[in-house]
Amino acid sequence: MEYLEFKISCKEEFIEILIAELAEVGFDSFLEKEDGLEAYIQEDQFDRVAFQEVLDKYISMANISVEEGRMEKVNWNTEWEKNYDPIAVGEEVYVRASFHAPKEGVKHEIVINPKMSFGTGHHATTYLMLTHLLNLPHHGKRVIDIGAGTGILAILSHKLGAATVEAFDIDDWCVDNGNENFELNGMSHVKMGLGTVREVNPQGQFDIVIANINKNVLLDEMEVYETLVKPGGYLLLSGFYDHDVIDIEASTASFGLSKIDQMVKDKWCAVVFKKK
Ligand SMILES: C[S@@+](CC[C@H](N)C(=O)[O-])C[C@H]1O[C@@H](n2cnc3c(N)ncnc32)[C@H](O)[C@@H]1O
Repeated sequence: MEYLEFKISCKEEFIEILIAELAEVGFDSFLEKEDGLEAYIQEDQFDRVAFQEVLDKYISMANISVEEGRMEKVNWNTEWEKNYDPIAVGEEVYVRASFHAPKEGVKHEIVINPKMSFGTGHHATTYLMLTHLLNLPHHGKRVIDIGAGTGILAILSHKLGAATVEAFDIDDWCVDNGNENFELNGMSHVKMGLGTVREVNPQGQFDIVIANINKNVLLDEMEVYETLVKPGGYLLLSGFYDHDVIDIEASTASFGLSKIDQMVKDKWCAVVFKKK
C-alpha cells in the first residue's frame, strides 16, 4: 500500500480543524508538529480536488504552505518513538507503546503501537470515549467497536471485564494494527474485521455499541447502530464537534435512544445514549 505524505505548515490554532477536515476526505494518519502537521493518505484513496478544497478554505487565514511527498518504507516504531508520549486518561488508564516503560500501580494499562492507525488517546475524541467507557458497567457484557482504528476502545472494554468484544474498521492497515494491539493486550482471541457495519453485518445485539468515526458516517449508519443496541444498552458516539451534537441527537430521536451523558474537549464531543 503506497502512502502520500503532506507536510502542512499552518498557524497552530488551525491544526485541529485541518485534521478533522482532512480526515473527512480520506486522510487516516496525522502527526501534529509545532508549526503544523503531517498528514498521510493511501494513494488510491487520494482525491486531489477534495484535498485542495479543504486547503482553499483556510489557506490565507491559516497561512498554509504544503510540501508533498511519497512515503518511503518507514520504520513506524522509530517514527512513533519520536512523536508519541504515553498518556494518562484520568487516574485509572495509562496508554503507552511497547517501547515505553510500564508504569507501576496503574489499574488499566493499554499498550498501543499505533503505526498508521488512529487511536492513541492523544486525540480528544479517543480520550473522551475512553473516559465514557470507564463510567459504564462492563462486567459480563457484549461490546462492539465500529471504526476501531488501533483497537484502543475495544481493548479498554476488554480490560473493564466485557465478556465478548468485537471490532472492525474499513482500513486494512487498521485491521492489521488492531490485531497486533489485541495480541499486545492479551486479546489474541479477538480478530478485528474489515468493512463497514453494513458489510460486516454483526449478529445479535450488544450491551455497548461504540462508534468514533465522523458526523457523516454516524448519521448515515445510525439506523444500523440502533438495531445493534440491546434494550437498556448504551450507544457511545464521537468524531464530531460540539456544535454538531444537535444533529446527532436529532437522528437518534425516533429510535428510543436518550442522551444520558456528553463530554467536550478541544471542541470535540462524545455522547452516551441509553436505549429504553
Ligand atoms: C476517528 S478514528 C477512531 C479510531 C478509534 N476507535 C479511536 O477512538 O481512537 C475513525 C476510524 O474509523 C474508520 N472508519 C471510517 N469510516 C468507517 C466506516 N464507515 N465503518 C467502519 N470504520 C470506519 C477509520 O478508518 C478510522 O480508523
